[in-house]
Amino acid sequence: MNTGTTATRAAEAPEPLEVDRVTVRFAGLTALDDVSFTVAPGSVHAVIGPNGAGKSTCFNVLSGLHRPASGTVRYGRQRLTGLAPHRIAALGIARTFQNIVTTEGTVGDNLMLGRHALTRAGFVSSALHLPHAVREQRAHLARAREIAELVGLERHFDAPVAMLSYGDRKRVEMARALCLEPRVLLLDEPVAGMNTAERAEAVEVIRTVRAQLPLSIVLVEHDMGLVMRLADEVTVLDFGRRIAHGTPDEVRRDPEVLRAYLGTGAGGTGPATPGPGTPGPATPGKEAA
Ligand SMILES: Nc1ncnc2c1ncn2[C@@H]1O[C@H](COP(=O)(O)OP(=O)(O)OP(=O)(O)O)[C@@H](O)[C@H]1O
Repeated sequence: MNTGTTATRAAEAPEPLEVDRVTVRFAGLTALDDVSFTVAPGSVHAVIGPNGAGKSTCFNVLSGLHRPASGTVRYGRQRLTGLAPHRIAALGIARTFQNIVTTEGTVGDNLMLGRHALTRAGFVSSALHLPHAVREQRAHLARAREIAELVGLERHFDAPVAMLSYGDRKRVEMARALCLEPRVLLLDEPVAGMNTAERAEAVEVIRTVRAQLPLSIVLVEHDMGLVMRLADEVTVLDFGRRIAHGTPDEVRRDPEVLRAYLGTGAGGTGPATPGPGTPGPATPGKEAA
């Protein structure tokens, strides 16, 4: 990698991402209530919970879309709370979105958009094709191709995104986020809407990314099979509160978690099913096919 910012970040190991006593309120509703957890460097950390538990709100706090009423989020020593989303992204925290799937341009165009924040040459030098701008552009293109290869999109690099399958378009989303050279990758329901084969491939892609790149991954996902197979640690939310935390094995046996998902036992107030459009097992004790 030849670009300054990229080269600098490539040398950095991920740091802990610390969510400390975060509360988010919408009018009268407390969407997140004093929630804390830490994403260990290099780990895969899943945030799960029934519908309305606060998972998306949590992601929106991490990426700067929501400002909490109280509590802080830190990446290493850097406080993220209160920073605009583009500042948080520039610090190496990149996210994908659950429902936004790119349809414009080629795969390469989209990946180069992901490189934009790392581009140092200004608009004028790029437009005038000045030598340093051309060199930088070439380096970005080469890196975008490497990332396409990492996620299995290399043969589609010059293809219009609109021609790709849904599963491949979701890969483009992930690859675009990876083009930022993130130290933390936030994946919002990475397999939502995918068929079984696409989901199995997505699991492999996430494993490859984790093995090959120096980053931590935080994912929100309803597919419990995926969570159980990929996550090192799981934080479980219900009605905005953290009800459990631990390894996949620990949380799948936790009575509070079973109660929240199945609505059984004391209280029995938790929603029983995962979100709409999210095929796959609902309960944390079951694996996806
Ligand atoms: N912008 C908003 N304004 C008002 N209420 C909101 C807003 N965003 C979320 N909420 C509410 O906050 C609570 C938590 O929502 P959130 O979307 O974070 O849950 P979730 O766990 O992601 O749910 P799902 O699995 O259904 O996506 C819900 O009661 C939701 O209706």
